[in-house]
Amino acid sequence: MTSANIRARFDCRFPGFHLNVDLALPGTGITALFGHSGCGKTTLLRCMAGLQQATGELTVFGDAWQTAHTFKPVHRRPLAYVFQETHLFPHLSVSKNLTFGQRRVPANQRKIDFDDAVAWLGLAHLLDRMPARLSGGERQRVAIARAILTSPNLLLMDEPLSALDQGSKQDILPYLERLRDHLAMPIVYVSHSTSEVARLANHIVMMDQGKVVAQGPLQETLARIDHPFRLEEDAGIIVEGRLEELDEHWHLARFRFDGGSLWLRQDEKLQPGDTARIQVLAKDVSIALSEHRDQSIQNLLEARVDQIETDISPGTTLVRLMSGETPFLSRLTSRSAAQLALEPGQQVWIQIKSVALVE
Ligand SMILES: Nc1ncnc2c1ncn2[C@@H]1O[C@H](COP(=O)(O)OP(=O)(O)OP(=O)(O)O)[C@@H](O)[C@H]1O
Repeated sequence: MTSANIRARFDCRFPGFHLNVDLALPGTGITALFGHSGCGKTTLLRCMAGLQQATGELTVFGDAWQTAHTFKPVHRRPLAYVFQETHLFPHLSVSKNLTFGQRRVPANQRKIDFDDAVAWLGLAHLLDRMPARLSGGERQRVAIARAILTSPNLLLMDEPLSALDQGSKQDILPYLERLRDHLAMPIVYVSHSTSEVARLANHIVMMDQGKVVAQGPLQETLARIDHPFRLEEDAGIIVEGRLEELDEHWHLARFRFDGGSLWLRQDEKLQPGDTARIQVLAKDVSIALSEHRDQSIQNLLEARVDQIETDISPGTTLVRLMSGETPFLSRLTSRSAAQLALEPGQQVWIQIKSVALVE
């Protein structure tokens, strides 16, 4: 907790709603604020921006934006905010919209180069366009570039893709990944989309009814057995690794991670050597006491039972397993778990029905 570059504590009440959070966030990468509609994600982001008054404290890279006695107004906080709907100046070209953002910062304090922002967000061919002639996704890319050109210490994004159609969402994700990997500044990103979080986040803050129910590095936190989202259909873990080889005949690709390897359906966008994230849902992982090769599931891994939580909902048991250093979750009926007599420390085989590349 002490190594966090951003410390935030807020307490804020509306009729029927109480936000009460204590956060320790890293100074780089994307932190996802994740939770169902109404859990308080936007309110928390607005508290960080100084747009919502709350009691509490906020320190960003040692700079106190709010203490028990002081409150920096939003215009004195070095932050940028990207909303669901973009607010570009309609009478200015893309290029002029971008320089407008950049000019707010004296030249010697600019941390982001104009050409870098244009390249990261793929805007070179759009610089002379007027906003009215941009697609929704392009407009959002311009809004993001304009935001980072103000050289903020913190970038806040509130569901930046939610106003876009599915195709435009998919198109913009690689740009956000590029920002995540190139920008030194931390991004706090509100989302209720599991797939966006799986693809983009390094760190996650899970929220429920105004409270933080789990927070930490993405992979580690998703693999916890005790957070409330573990009951949902799309609960599962994320594994980072590398594509190792292709099996052209069967259209499969071998994905290597710390703990073993898995076969994935081949994807033309990825070549051997490329890094990738995969998602394995708890409902797609079953457990066997021995290595059964006489069945249809191709992906078998040796693993050790780590934790068991019986009856997370009636008749359902969740098991956390370690394959090397990589955790997996398996959701099974409590009857199966009892029949297998699982115990922490036991060596078993996990059978993975489906492995999805996160894209
Ligand atoms: N200014 C306000 N006055 C009164 N209640 C508010 C105000 N702003 C938010 N709320 C309430 O606070 C709760 C949290 O809202 P918030 O918008 O932060 O949730 P959220 O997690 O961002 O939701 P969504 O994903 O739907 O945007 C909701 O019950 C909302 O109705």
